[in-house]
Amino acid sequence: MIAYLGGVSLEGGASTTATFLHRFILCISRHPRVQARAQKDLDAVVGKDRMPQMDDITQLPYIEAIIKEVHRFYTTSALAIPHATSTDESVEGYFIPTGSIVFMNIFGIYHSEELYDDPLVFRPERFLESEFGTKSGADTAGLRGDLHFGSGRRICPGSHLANNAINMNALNILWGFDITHVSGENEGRDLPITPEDFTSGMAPGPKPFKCNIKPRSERHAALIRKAFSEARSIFRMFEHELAVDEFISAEEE
Ligand code: HEM
Repeated sequence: MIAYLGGVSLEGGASTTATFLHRFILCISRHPRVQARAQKDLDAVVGKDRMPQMDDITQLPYIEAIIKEVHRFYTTSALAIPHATSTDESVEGYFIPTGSIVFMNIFGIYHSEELYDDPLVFRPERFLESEFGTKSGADTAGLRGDLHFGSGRRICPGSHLANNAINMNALNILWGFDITHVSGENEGRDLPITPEDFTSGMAPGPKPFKCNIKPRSERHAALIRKAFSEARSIFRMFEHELAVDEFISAEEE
């Protein structure tokens, strides 16, 4: 049972968080204006003498807005996991008998023109303008800020872990690196959104794309190397067969 629970958590947690970060990096690489605003906030709150910590996110509403917009724009699990009705139900005149398979169309809700202005435009600012990023006058009854984790009794049990991992990664990536689209063009206009642009599965990620990722300065790079070195013993437990040691020994020379 313990192995089963561990396996389910690993399965449910690894690809979802990883593909979210792929989508996050894709969005950032195509939106230099968004990246610049996030880094300006990070410089004011965190500065350049330390790396971000978990609590910093509470003082960085624009970065929270970016994360929410990536969840909305690139819904991780478009239809969640199929549910089934345990009783006869009636919704807006439709009879749904016991045992019907029901999908939650999260992508549909997150891209509804009734709820969002320009839903196919990536614009984190919408989440600073209203609680759910919705347009003025939208009927938000029943809407939640975390629909991307599903609904009801089978809602994602890993949402808190996922939020912590995503927040920490987003803070570190934006604090430490400049990410640019390789062509340097098409700002904000070419985020792929059709299914053909994505891998298949429950949590599709973007197909391989090119971008440049460079430390923002030698000062940032030095602090990242130091943090990496300090985490060495933890990495060792999990990644002893990977090339981490080569990186560290090169670092120590
Ligand atoms: C970006 C991160 C994640 C997203 C967007 C996400 C999203 C979802 C969604 C939409 C569902 C289906 C809920 C429903 O049908 O109502 C789900 C289920 C599930 N998730 Fe996540 N998830 C994420 C991360 C994680 C993590 C980190 C873990 C565990 C460590 C996890 C474990 C699970 C499990 C075990 C289920 C099945 C729950 C059940 O059927 O009772 N997820 N997730």
